[in-house]
Amino acid sequence: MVRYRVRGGNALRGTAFIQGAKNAVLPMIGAALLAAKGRTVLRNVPIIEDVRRAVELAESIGAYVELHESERTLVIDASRLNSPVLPAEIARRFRGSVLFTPALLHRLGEAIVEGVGGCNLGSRNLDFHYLGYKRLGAIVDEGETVIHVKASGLTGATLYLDTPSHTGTENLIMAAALARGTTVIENAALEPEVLDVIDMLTKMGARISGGGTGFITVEGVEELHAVEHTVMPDRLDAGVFAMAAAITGGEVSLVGTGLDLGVVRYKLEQMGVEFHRQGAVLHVRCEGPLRPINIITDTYPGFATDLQSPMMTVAALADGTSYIHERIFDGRFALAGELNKMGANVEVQGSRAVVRGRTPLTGTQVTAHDLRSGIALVLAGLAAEGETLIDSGYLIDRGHAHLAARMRALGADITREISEL
Ligand SMILES: CC(=O)N[C@H]1[C@@H](OP(=O)(O)OP(=O)(O)OC[C@H]2O[C@@H](n3ccc(=O)[nH]c3=O)[C@H](O)[C@@H]2O)O[C@H](CO)[C@@H](O)[C@@H]1O
Ligand SMILES: C=C(OP(=O)(O)O)C(=O)O
Repeated sequence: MVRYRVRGGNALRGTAFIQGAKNAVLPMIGAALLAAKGRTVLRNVPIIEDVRRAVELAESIGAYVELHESERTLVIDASRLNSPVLPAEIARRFRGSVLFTPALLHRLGEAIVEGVGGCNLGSRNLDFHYLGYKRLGAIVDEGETVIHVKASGLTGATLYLDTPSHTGTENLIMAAALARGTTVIENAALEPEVLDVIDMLTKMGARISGGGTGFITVEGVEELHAVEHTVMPDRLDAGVFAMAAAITGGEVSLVGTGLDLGVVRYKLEQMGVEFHRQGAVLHVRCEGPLRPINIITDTYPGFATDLQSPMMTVAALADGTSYIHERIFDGRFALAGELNKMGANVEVQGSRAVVRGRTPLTGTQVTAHDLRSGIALVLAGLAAEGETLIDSGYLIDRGHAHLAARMRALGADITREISEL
């Protein structure tokens, strides 16, 4: 069992190195499996547990994979895929497993999905994925636990997503990339990670237009080839380090962000956090007290739901009442109870939370219920008095690489411990 131990009170100062994006690298591993020949190289790979699971899953279906950890590089050779089964014991441990289906359909004519994991956030449907495959000509047999998708060649069609699903858009683009003819995906996701995946697929030979507009057109091609691609920075990791600087009254330079933090930056600025970009480096600091905030989560370019929990911790440390409206997932407030154990005053009413700050936080034993509630508790621990123990730390490791080491380099008192169950 992985546990994080945090002793609060230190202001974070120094340079934080931002990892590559989890939500870009996972679909890219899925995309690499579409190439029937050659070796794909992915650079700036975050060394997180979800990537380790993706490597195991790729190997289980016959891919040859090298994970060079210190070089943050993956080499993937998918020329010998030999099994359509995404086995439950690996696939149920992370959400990204769903992104292997298009490659199996194209390469082996079927995919047997024994389960899909990911954070427990309430309902996480996959109907857009399966309806889309059906529209492209696949047969989808949805059993109680196992889903069997079969296709002897897909054909382009017009697809519509009720809401712009992130992995749904990526999966349907990958399915369409090697289909016969033209596919149009309406109400497609606009997230930067989706655009990075489109960039990689385009290098591989795919013909995709309209990325970032909500209407994507894919002209199917005969084959895709192996390429080298550098994974974009993780804007969620960057957001967390910016918040860590803010709540400890510190000053941190973010290296490797490459992109603007968008609405997260504006919201933190409204709270009193200062940002200053110097070329490729983004400086973050906060001296005065934090002001309260209202946030409404939304698909890009709205406020990312994955930063809603970390922001709840920041709100608990602000002087006044903050309001949070979660619009993407129907069960993403598991943090509230844990934060209240530390002295926060968070009241949840359906999809809304009211955070009454500032209440002093005191370290205690708490549990990560999902990746982002886990990292939000790490933030709370950094600002709390005394020692905070965060159980189920594996969930944090799913999405943040070398977290304790990167925070210790900034002066945080944090250790990652492994104990017997
Ligand atoms: C690996 C990965 O990239 N994970 C991200 C991805 O998850 P993921 O791609 O699973 O999230 P989606 O965008 O698909 O889901 C958003 C909402 O749409 C609903 N929905 C989705 C698909 C579908 O077929 N039917 C349906 O109803 C879901 O129940 C959910 O309420 O986007 C989420 C929303 O930004 C992020 O929190 C996750 O970090
Ligand atoms: C919800 C998340 O991830 P996943 O979709 O991989 O469960 C997340 O990264 O916060």
